[in-house]
Amino acid sequence: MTTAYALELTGVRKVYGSGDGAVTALDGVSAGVARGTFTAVMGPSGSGKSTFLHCAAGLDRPTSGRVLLGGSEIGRLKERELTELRRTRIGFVFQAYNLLPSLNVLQNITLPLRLAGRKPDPQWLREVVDGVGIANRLEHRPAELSGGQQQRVAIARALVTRPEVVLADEPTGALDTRTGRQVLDLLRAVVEQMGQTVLMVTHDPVAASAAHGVLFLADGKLAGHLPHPTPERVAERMTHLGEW
Ligand SMILES: Nc1ncnc2c1ncn2[C@@H]1O[C@H](COP(=O)(O)OP(=O)(O)OP(=O)(O)O)[C@@H](O)[C@H]1O
Repeated sequence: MTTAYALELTGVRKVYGSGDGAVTALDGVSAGVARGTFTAVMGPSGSGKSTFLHCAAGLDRPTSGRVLLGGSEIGRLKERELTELRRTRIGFVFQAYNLLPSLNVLQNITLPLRLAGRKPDPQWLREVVDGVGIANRLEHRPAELSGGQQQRVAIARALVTRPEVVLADEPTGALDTRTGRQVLDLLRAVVEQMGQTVLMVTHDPVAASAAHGVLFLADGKLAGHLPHPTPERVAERMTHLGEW
């Protein structure tokens, strides 16, 4: 089934614990991430950003509500099917890169395919490797690369399966401003030139402004959407939402 949304959350509630200790991390969130867009998620600490990402990735099961990935509901999948879905239909980019130190760059990039028992499509692999600008480092180990280069490798790894969506959790959090900017430009290019879909959680208004639009969360609820964000407008919205 095709849909305009790569990812769609409908009425997603997530309650951790029970009784007096229950915490409502997400309180009926409905949001769609259109295919071929770059979306940032922002909100004060504890507003539910990580929970949103985890529910989107099938790492957390919503207490109620639905999560659709490429039009299929993931809430009903068995654990094994979810693992397979995470391997092949979702790309992950983390703050700490999470590359395997004993594998070289090419092996790191193609690892999700090997885990899924699939062979790389040589043309796509070439496009991904060239796109992230790491073609001359394929034989190197992660420890021989700069932080920015390691994050480029992680982005290539996230793209190698041609996922439905790339989920990025503070992808520039460990990088200096200039390198962070380059990684954000790359994520934008991944969307605009390679036709991929990226959803990024960030605390940084500058990072958020690299996206096409920003979803704001506050107290587990959707608190607005800002198209064509600028750092100033994002920061202003965040100030209205309370403490960062
Ligand atoms: N496993 C858990 N068990 C209990 N409560 C949890 C759990 N995970 C998150 N929470 C609570 O749910 C709420 C939302 O947390 P979440 O981590 O999604 O927020 P966040 O916006 O990502 O915060 P931050 O910006 O500080 O990382 C918080 O009150 C948090 O304490």
